[in-house]
Amino acid sequence: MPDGGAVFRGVGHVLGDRPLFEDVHLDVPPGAVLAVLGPSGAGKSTLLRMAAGLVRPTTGTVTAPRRMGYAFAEPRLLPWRTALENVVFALGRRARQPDLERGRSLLARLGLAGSEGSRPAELSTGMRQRVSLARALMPGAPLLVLDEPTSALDVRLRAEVRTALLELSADAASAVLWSTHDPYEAAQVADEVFVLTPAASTRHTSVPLVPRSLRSTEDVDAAARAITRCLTATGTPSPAPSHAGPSAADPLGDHP
Ligand SMILES: Nc1ncnc2c1ncn2[C@@H]1O[C@H](COP(=O)(O)OP(=O)(O)OP(=O)(O)O)[C@@H](O)[C@H]1O
Repeated sequence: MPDGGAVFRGVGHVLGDRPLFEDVHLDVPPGAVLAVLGPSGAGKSTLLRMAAGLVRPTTGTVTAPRRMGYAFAEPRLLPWRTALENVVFALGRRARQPDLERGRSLLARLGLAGSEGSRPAELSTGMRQRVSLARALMPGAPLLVLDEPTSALDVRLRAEVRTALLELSADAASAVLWSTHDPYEAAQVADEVFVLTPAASTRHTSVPLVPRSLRSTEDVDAAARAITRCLTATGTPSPAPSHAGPSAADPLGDHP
């Protein structure tokens, strides 16, 4: 395995006698963002957990670096520690002054300047989610796993946090696994999109994207529509359209 990145080879998972997904092949190299989408219960979190070794695949192999930052779908903060203490806790050692400064800077970057000394019970749900994201970013690890990282945020914060996550993970050249229910978010942040398709099928598909550095607003809209079609299809993948049409890629109704 190269230093960084995650590789899935022929990965499948069976729950009881029900296959959740099968034959998943993915490469997430250092610096790349893979967005994972699918309806509730399709197995997004399961797939992410496999990268951390928290779930063993029924078939196939997952190779990932040992050092990683992981933001679970629920924040899982230590209630007796402050926001800053929760963030630096990710280092697994006694925090030194530069660690505290980095922790403060990450919290500030995620809009939490001034909340460093607050305990989780004193924070809103969205604030707790951002503390958990700062904790995942703290080690600057080669792999960053983000399970629905903006689900508890309002529209403005979602946009800001997305940008911060992309910049901070790029600084560390992390490979990023990012699950979301939002096709528009995936179309914005991802280098590759992986869709676990609806329940009765174990199919999955990738959605082609224009390279992120060249992606226009119209490309984002078009990709989001293609992702939405994959999510609502009965299993047949749709290619990404090459041009923008009327915007229909806003299932949450919260994008401009
Ligand atoms: N610890 C577990 N034991 C048994 N089944 C589990 C466990 N965790 C998840 N599952 C089952 O695995 C399936 C996939 O769950 P998973 O959380 O991966 O889906 P998801 O796509 O992330 O869903 P959501 O969008 O609702 O978060 C579901 O049917 C769920 O009930």
